[in-house]
Amino acid sequence: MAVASPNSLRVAAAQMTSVSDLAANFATCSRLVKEAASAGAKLLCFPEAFSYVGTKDGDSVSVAQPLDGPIMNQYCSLARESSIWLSLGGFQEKGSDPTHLCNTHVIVDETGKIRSSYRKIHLFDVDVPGGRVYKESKFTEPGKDIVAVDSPIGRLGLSVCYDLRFPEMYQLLRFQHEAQVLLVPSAFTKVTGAAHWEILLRARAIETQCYVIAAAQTGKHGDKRESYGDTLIIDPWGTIVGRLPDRLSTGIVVADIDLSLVDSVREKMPIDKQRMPIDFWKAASL
Ligand SMILES: O=C(O)CNC(=O)[C@H](CS)NC(=O)CCC(=O)C(=O)O
Repeated sequence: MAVASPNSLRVAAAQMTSVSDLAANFATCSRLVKEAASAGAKLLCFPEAFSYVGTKDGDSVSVAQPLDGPIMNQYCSLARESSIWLSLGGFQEKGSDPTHLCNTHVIVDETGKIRSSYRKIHLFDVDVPGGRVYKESKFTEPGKDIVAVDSPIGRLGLSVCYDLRFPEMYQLLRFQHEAQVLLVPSAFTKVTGAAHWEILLRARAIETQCYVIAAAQTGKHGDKRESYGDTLIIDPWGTIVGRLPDRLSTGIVVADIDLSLVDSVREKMPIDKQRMPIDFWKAASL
């Protein structure tokens, strides 16, 4: 078993190709949890839609369950059995009416208890150039709250996939909610991922001076959908410290997080003190 050095906190991020079969995806996740635990990771992050990817738009509404339902309970047991924290990004949570779900990022601790959950705020209603048209809002209700939560690897700022394109949310996670590690579980499209994925993630890490952990779906989910992959772990200076390239399908990548690097980057480049208050910009734009 690998042993992490004394100051560092070992984390893992998973890459997988989820399909429209809850049991098959659970078996994959279960294997990856065991791998991460034996590598000494304290937290394993899964990608958006880890437990289910439908074959057509809106399919996932039919598998939506509340957070205290049997599917999430199973994943909580995995955390408890391997004594590891889990980031379960993009769970199909039952919505407030039968035609909608919430795309919910759930944080489970090593005893299997749900510590926090965040509902995706920015929905992917996009006509992908050279790709297809997505309309996530047709079957998803957006969240309203920004969420950060303490964990053994620092204060986690929660988000999901398309949120990545809206930097003001990450500014709030860093400067109002004091996040140290940003989690961005994703299922990026092949086209947009190739153009934007790495550069957006590194930009978020640099401008917030946070670690970023971005677990990704990869490969073909049936014959309609294909995800970009390239799971990344990035440090607060913007350096990539862990990567699972797109050509590698299912697996985990492990990295050691050092929170003193967060402190030293922030101390040497004190953007928290140098940035202008929102009132300055309101006046400046008159
Ligand atoms: O619905 C599911 O099964 C899982 N969810 C997704 O695939 C979501 C909503 S359709 N995808 C994205 O947000 C892609 C973002 C993206 O690719 C970009 O910002 O470029």
